[in-house]
Amino acid sequence: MRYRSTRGHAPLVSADQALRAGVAPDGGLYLPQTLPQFEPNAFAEDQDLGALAGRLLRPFFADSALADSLPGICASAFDFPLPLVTPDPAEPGLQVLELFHGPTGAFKDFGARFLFRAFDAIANPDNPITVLAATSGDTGGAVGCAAEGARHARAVILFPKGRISAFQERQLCCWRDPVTALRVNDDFDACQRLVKTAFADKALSARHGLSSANSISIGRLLPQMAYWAQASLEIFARTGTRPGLVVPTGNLGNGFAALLARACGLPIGPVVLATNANATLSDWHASGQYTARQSIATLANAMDVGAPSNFERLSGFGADLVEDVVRVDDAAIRQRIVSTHAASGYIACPHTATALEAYARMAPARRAERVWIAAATAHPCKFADAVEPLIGQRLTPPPSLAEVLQRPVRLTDIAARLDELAAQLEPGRAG
Ligand SMILES: N[C@@H](CCOP(=O)(O)O)C(=O)O
Repeated sequence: MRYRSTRGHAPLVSADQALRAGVAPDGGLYLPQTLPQFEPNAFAEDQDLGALAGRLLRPFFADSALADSLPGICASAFDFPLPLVTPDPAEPGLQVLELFHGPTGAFKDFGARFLFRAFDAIANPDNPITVLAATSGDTGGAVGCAAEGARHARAVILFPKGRISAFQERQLCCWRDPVTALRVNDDFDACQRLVKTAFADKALSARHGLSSANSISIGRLLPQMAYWAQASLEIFARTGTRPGLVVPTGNLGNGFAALLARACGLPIGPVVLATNANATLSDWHASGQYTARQSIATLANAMDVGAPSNFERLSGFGADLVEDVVRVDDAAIRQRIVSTHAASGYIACPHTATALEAYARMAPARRAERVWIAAATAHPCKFADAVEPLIGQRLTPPPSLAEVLQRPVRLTDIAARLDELAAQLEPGRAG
């Protein structure tokens, strides 16, 4: 399999080169040159998500150094539960795919765990990788956790000061070597721009072997197709109809992974994106005009993105593939957390609540056409400060989240400037 840049001014590369580089040399994002096609029954023998992921990803890594180790990487990366639950028995057509049972309580665990196992397999001590990850809350925790103890890749995590929950900040800053947390005195988009500026600096990039663990890396998106595949196959087998998906959306990686899985033949119906008050995608869908803008802070902070990276992939791939974009402001997020809990006892994080609200706003006839799967992208305990007062109940964190609070915190403050980031990458500073 070869990978091409969305901008078309970079050579085709192998999977390993695409993973190592993170972004293409022309500043574009990598996409597979062709897409394999699967029949739903191709996965009939797969017993679990790891086995399904190994089969799904095989063609994407056919000529890669990972080819032989792929099944093992998938089995160990995806060794946690992936429940598809019915939050309200009175509404069986709504299923929630809980993507937050990994070690850091967010869907980012799937991609981050895959990617760091892959980095350790394709890098070596003479050619190590420095992974830069910009985070608005959840990616950084997953990357730090996946990178802790990595042999040939270190992680440098950039997060926006004052824009994430107290728990998220602890979770970003609690990992041991080779992980470094940098608190940037700006918003998420500034962190993301800074990372992209670092990639564009050829000398800096070559000196440190820079790569990405954000969804700009195709190595983050490909493994994320696996859970969409598993859930849609389950509903298709049960109902004979392709389920619709409702995907909470910030940088558009999760939504794009769903579209990619559908383009590979997985039985996925319409894809609806749910955003918070950040209106870049909803305005684009309504008007056809894409205008990136400054992000605004919301309760669903991991989705506080004003310039979604994967729009670049989506626009070339077929923007009309998105059925709808539903914008949900903080008041509606709060209400949805309250009403969901009151109706069924189900506890949603603010991001998950955007998807539940988008589903609730669909016309009844459209809801009734098929089963809809809403993604639950983060554990509500990560947002206990917001959720507990709304439901009038204390949340009990699972052990892996509780453990974060016992760990020492390490972080460095920087301004959103390349020279400050570059200084942190020097030996003896980061990792
Ligand atoms: N939602 C993110 C922002 C970065 O998104 P990514 O999917 O491109 O890593 C976060 O939680 O940090």
